[in-house]
Amino acid sequence: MSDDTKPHLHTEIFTPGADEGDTADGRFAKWLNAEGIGFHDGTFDPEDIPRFLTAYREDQRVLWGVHDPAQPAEALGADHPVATYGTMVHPLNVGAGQIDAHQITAVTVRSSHRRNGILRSMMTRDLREAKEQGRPLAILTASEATIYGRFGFGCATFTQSVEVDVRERFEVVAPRTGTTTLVAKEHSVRLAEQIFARFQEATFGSVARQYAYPRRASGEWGRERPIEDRTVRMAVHYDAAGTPMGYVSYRFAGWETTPYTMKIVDLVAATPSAYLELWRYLGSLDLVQLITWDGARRDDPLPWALRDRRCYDVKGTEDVLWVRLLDVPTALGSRSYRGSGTIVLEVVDTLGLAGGSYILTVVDGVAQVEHVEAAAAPDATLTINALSSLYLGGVSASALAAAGALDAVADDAVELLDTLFGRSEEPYCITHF
Ligand SMILES: CC(=O)SCCNC(=O)CCNC(=O)[C@H](O)C(C)(C)COP(=O)(O)OP(=O)(O)OC[C@H]1O[C@@H](n2cnc3c(N)ncnc32)[C@H](O)[C@@H]1OP(=O)(O)O
Repeated sequence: MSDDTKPHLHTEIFTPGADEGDTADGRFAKWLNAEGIGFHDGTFDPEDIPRFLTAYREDQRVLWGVHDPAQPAEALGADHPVATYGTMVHPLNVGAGQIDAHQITAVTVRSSHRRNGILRSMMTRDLREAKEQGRPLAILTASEATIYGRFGFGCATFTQSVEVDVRERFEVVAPRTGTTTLVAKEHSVRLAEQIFARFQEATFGSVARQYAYPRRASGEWGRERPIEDRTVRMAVHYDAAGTPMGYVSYRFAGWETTPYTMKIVDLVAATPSAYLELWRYLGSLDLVQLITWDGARRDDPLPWALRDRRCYDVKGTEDVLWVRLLDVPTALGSRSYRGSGTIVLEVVDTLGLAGGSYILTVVDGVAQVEHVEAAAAPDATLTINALSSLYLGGVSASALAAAGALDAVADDAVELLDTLFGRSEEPYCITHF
């Protein structure tokens, strides 16, 4: 901005570098506090700004602030953004490899300025520029499910909130492997980084994590502030060869909470056996009756490994990644598939970024994609949102067709899409941003 409809607003876009100021009245602190207004956070402690700045630099975030100089004298000054927007790039595991995903985060518009098209203006510009820069897709995690469909995003991965009763009846019956033990604080960040890297390599749908994650997992940073949280402990699982393959960090809910509850802060397992061993460990914590976690797979193997599967209670399902394909041939061509087949897709994109007809040819799981000017007879027609939801296999083509979000012209189109895009495991992302 500025544009014709909002000529008095201007947008500043900056990447905090080595010379960015870290004082409470500096540009970065004002941007951070403007974002905090949107998410109802308190004003950040000036002491914390340098650590947040380090994190944002390491993440190589690009920060947008929209400024309005025409404000009443008593309002926050024009150097405090009325809207924020942030981007960064991290790899997304799509099976055949990792592709650079354009991440969108920190989207806020102050109440005094909402519903004037500020978000629309930032997002349409950003998506267009991301496409021009060659990003195959954009991703975000959404505060509300009603905002981003209009920009071509589709909900793509999910997690479950679970409560596990770990009293006497809890027992993991799978054979025991390796060892699991508490680790000393000084090793936790490095171990969390190492283990997550193994998990990222092995997990379809996962996005690499930003700087703050291993610090929060280790307790070096707290939930709210980048200062030590002494209530967090971390246990690591080492496989039979002594390689760290999983960690769980956790915090006790306090003696006033009954049943006595341990909350999982973060659990990352690079292999199924590391996952079960971490649960065996959690089940061995004395004086604890319940474990709570909001990051379980929807297709969690844990209940199948328990003597009493009714120890495991699903409390809810949350959407995590929303995907928006920007370059259909590159995005589809980078993913691995099941089986073989050819299908012509007609993709409708109201933003004009990725629409058109595409021929997807898969041979033994490897795809080639061709953008064709006009396909005489598409096998299926769908919006860019529906294709973006289908992309990671978190929803089936059958479900989309039944919901009216995919129009199959050819008889076997839905079955073929189910075969090609389907996966034996759900996509799984435990990175929020
Ligand atoms: C990736 C992330 O960061 S998720 C976090 C999103 N941010 C938040 O939830 C913080 C609180 N909310 C806000 O700051 C603002 O309300 C925002 C950012 C969600 C919307 O900003 P605005 O500038 O008001 O949006 P804008 O005026 O550009 O609206 C564009 C369209 O989205 C619609 N829209 C905007 N917000 C919402 C919403 N919360 N729910 C449903 N529709 C919405 C508008 O009605 C408009 O629709 P139209 O295209 O049919 O006309």
